[in-house]
Amino acid sequence: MPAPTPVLRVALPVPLPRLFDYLPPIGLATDAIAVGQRLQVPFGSREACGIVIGHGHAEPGVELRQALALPDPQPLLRGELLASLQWLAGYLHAPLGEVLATALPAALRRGEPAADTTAYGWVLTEAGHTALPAMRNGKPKALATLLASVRAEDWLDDEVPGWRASLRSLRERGLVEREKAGSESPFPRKGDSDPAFSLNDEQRVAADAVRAADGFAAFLLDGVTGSGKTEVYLDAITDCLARGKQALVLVPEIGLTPQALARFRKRLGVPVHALHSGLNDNQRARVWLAAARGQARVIVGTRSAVFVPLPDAGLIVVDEEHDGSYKQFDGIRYHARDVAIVRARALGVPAVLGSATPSLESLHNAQAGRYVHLRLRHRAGNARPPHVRVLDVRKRPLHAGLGEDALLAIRGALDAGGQVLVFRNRRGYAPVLLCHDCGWSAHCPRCSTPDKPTPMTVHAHGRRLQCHHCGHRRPSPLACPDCASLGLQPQGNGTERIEAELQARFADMPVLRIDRGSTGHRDALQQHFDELGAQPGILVGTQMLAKGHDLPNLTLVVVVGIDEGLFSADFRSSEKLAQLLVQVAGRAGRADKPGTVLLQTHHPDHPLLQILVNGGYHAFAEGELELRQAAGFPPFAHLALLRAEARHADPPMQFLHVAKAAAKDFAIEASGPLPAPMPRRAGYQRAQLVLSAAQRRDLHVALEVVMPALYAAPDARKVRWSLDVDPVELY
Ligand SMILES: Nc1ncnc2c1ncn2[C@@H]1O[C@H](COP(=O)(O)OP(=O)(O)OP(=O)(O)O)[C@@H](O)[C@H]1O
Ligand SMILES: [Zn+2]
Repeated sequence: MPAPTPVLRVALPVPLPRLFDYLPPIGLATDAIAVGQRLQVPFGSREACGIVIGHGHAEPGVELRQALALPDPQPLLRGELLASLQWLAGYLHAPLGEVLATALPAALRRGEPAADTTAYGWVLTEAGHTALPAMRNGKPKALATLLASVRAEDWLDDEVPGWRASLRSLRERGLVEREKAGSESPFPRKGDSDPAFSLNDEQRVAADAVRAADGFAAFLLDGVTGSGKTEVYLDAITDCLARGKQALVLVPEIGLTPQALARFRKRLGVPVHALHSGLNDNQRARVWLAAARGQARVIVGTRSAVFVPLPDAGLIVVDEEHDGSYKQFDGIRYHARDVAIVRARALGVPAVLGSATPSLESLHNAQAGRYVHLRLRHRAGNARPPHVRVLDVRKRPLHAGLGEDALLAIRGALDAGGQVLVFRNRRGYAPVLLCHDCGWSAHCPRCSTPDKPTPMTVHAHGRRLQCHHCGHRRPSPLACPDCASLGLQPQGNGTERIEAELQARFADMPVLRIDRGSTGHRDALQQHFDELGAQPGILVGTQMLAKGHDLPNLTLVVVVGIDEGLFSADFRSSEKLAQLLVQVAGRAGRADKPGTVLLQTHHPDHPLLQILVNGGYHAFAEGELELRQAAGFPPFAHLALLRAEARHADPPMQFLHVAKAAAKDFAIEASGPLPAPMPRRAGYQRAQLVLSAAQRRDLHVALEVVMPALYAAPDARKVRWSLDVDPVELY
């Protein structure tokens, strides 16, 4: 019998829960190729880039294909990161190849070569030092002055606009030379540091606890808005750098503004590598690789940055750990906060989760002793907690949703030289377009909920309609399609309409609207803030405005139109609303001037508002945890949500029945299959099955059996389906 053929086991980014065997590329032996290396292979009629996971022997009778190329001399994924990703694939019951592809930056995932990431700097030559005193004033001289000591190119990119043009003339005269940074000694960012605050007592206790951690420990830094959590992170990062280690900081999508980055850069004195959706693929790949090579010492990034390699790891921070943007909502549905904890444990380093409104999961973990609970109960510096008042607007006249008390308060705050934030979590001009004569209203032709069709939101001052569920758009009709009346009226208020109302009433003041419609990307948000500066003015916006921002002159926050949120059905909706309200309230009075928060409502006695106003977030959270426990919801139960959709309603239901049948012998509960809370979206009929277990282990034991049954189900190809482990929302 001939000896079995050695093969490479490869994970490919395809939605199949298996590895694929390949022969090595021509001229290479299997054992010359290491686990974690990328491998370019033929797959069907196309090419794919996979990751080698192991070595094995060909199974008899299986036709083998030869790999095409080995893009890198070294493994790209290795050690802890590869092991954590393998664990994650198991936990999410997702194909390993897809998980690995999610972790890699797009350029590397596509098989592009791994770029050089050596950092360079510029410094004066001997001749430069000699020439400097006699140089004429101007940009080249200013640059030459800076280059008296070496400056990194990335520092110059950040701090000296147009430096490359000035450099050219210095270089032609032989006054400067380029220098390479060693991987262990990145160029210091001297001369631009901000002095640290001296930490207050609460901050000191928290910072010392983190510094004292020896190996893995998870900390919940539970500090009220404006308590100076960032200072505690900075202290921990400084300590981590002093020990020669790398630090990873995760921030919410909207939190990574140039302002926030500048704060880190100024304080840490080393290059801070940002990783977010505003970068192009090449930039993202370079940061990832610089981390892998130990050149990047501090990485600050959004969700997917949780997958950067950390060969010298020392610390992982998750800021605003409750934030919804940490959960990926399609493809590989990971939660970056949870992955951060898993990695910190595997790396043997401390993890710090910070928030003023911790998720109930994290609070529960702290109460159970799994996380060290660090509290900051007071605002830092001279700032006092904002004064919160509920405004009952029943039977009161409203102007674009604003009551007269609120308008008076806005006028008062502006007259006193302060800034005002008007918060309304609804984009567009109005949520509904209604015919005043016959009752017709505009709804989306592609979406619906059980009791009614989905209204389309009015945009562009009434000229356009848009569905916020599927994105469908069309011009507003000029007359009612049912009765031909011209009496079409926008009903209710979105941020656009509130902006228009405030512009009319406060014509002498800047009124800036901040929502996804007006502010597509992070720099635009910062530009809005810069435009306003410290002068009096009004910001109108959605939840984009709610968190993380530090506007010292903001003295009044008005919250309008929260009432629909009070009666939402999802088990997490109260938690999310409470977090949103506390975060948005926390924007007021963050510096020396006191802040006021007005909550306008038709339900002043609603228990959620009462407990938040009188007891604060922690009182709310305690009550909510009791409700969750009584109802058997997370964090007291563990859920997995199977979703399926198709053009017709039957195949998704049949498919989910297969799952339910496969799950029946296990210690888990299956609810459904049922039509999804929004049973039709973008023309697809949607159904879901919720699997729930009191013990996490039981859920996973069941999924081990359910998932193979689903891949094998005859209906699997007729539906689009997905599994969401630890779903954040049940729709
Ligand atoms: N020890 C300190 N002394 C004086 N001022 C401080 C101190 N620590 C922080 N501050 C200031 O207090 C303000 C709030 O700090 P920071 O933004 O870190 O708060 P936070 O806890 O992250 O708040 P939030 O959760 O609301 O975003 C900042 O302007 C910061 O400069
Ligand atoms: Zn729609």
